[in-house]
Amino acid sequence: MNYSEKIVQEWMEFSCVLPEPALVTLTAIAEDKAGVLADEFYSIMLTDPHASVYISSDVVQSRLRNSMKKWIINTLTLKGEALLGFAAHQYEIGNIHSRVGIPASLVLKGMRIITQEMLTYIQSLALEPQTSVLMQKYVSVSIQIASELMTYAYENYQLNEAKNEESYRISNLIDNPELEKGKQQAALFNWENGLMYALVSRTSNIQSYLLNDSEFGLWFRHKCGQHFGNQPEIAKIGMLIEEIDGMLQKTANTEGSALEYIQSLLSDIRAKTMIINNLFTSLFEDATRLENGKDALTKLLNRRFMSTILKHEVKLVMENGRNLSVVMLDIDHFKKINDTWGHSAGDDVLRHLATILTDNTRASDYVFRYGGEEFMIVYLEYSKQQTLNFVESIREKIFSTPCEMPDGYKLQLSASFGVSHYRGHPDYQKLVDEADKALYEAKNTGRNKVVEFKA
Ligand SMILES: Nc1nc2c(ncn2[C@@H]2O[C@H](COP(=O)(O)OP(=O)(O)OP(=O)(O)O)[C@@H](O)[C@H]2O)c(=O)[nH]1
Repeated sequence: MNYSEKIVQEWMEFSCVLPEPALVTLTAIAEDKAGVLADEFYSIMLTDPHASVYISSDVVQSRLRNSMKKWIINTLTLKGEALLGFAAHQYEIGNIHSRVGIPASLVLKGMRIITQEMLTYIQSLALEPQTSVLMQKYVSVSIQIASELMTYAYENYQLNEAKNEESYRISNLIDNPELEKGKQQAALFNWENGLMYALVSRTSNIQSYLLNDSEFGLWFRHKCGQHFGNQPEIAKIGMLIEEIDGMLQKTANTEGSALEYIQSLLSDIRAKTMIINNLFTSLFEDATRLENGKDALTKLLNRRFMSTILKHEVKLVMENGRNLSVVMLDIDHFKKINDTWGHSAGDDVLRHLATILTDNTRASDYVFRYGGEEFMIVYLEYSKQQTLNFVESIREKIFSTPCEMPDGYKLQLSASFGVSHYRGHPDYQKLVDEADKALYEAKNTGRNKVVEFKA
């Protein structure tokens, strides 16, 4: 059970402590007071200059006010199993606050005010003292648990963001990843060759060939961790180095060893070295891909930086009131292209498509490689109709510009598109999800088409 599941469990247990008649009274109070409390909550949010940018529009306010009203009622009245879905929702709210950039401290302040107002109101009612105390405790703890879940999600989200930014920074610290990669690969193979020779010539001093003490081992120990942070490959390479050195230490002296023994030792070590080399290459591929935030294959923007960019653009749109559209597109039947022509030809198709996208968007628009054969375009300040026209022309361009395969065959391509437009919601993820839904519909209704998300 993870941390948030534990909180939910505790919440479910706690929610059953209030006797039924008291819960009925509390429900009536919550329903009666929720509107006023929601207004209070948003008046606090609006005092923060950063948060107010996101929540000052009428559309947002009326929508958020309703959600807040429901939140207050649900937090104070749901019990037992009924809390499960609602608890998960708290986690999502925390993520939204984090994405949108509403400070957690401000949300907690809002929660405190709601709690205080509720307690004052309950105290003013002519309730039996024990019921009143129980009810007050129930209100405080319930709001606190919901806040705890939100804050937990908020912190996790921020932590991941910080990690992304950190890896971006680190990747830019490596001056020339290609050169560094070549140098260290050569060092690894030098060590392997030296060891092979030593083993075959039955050297008496295998201890001086430990991988940890080699040039590669030293570089790995001192520099690799710093360059690549907590990437999983680092731990795996570290383990393999220990395993290889463990085997060498056990062998110690090969002067009298049988040829079969040496051969099997060599083949084990060779297998492990190959794995180290693959892991090491993939580390560097990531580093190269991260260079300047670009995807190495297509040179488009890397998806990892989508949140930083979209957060910024949504904020601008909220300030200037212009349009922002997100387009998700996916090459049709791409798997078949890979299966028929091979992975490397598939890569050529991806580059071909990336060129079409770059050539047919303005420098101010953003084009991301979103996943394998999925791309995302962020259009800024076009009207909705203009956006649709541009997307349609890109669809036609892809369909009418075949990609040349290795044997000269001209392969006709098509792609499906989902489009969503900014409608006042401060969370950029909503735009991405809506574009994704529209893309799903385009795929399911024939492909090679543009579908606009309809709310
Ligand atoms: N060549 C190449 N292939 C990739 C890359 N990334 C992902 N793929 C492949 O892209 C294919 C995607 O296949 P699917 O998700 O089934 O989609 P599809 O075949 O395009 O089918 P539809 O999207 O439904 O039209 C998989 O076979 C992946 O292996 C890459 O960087 N290069």
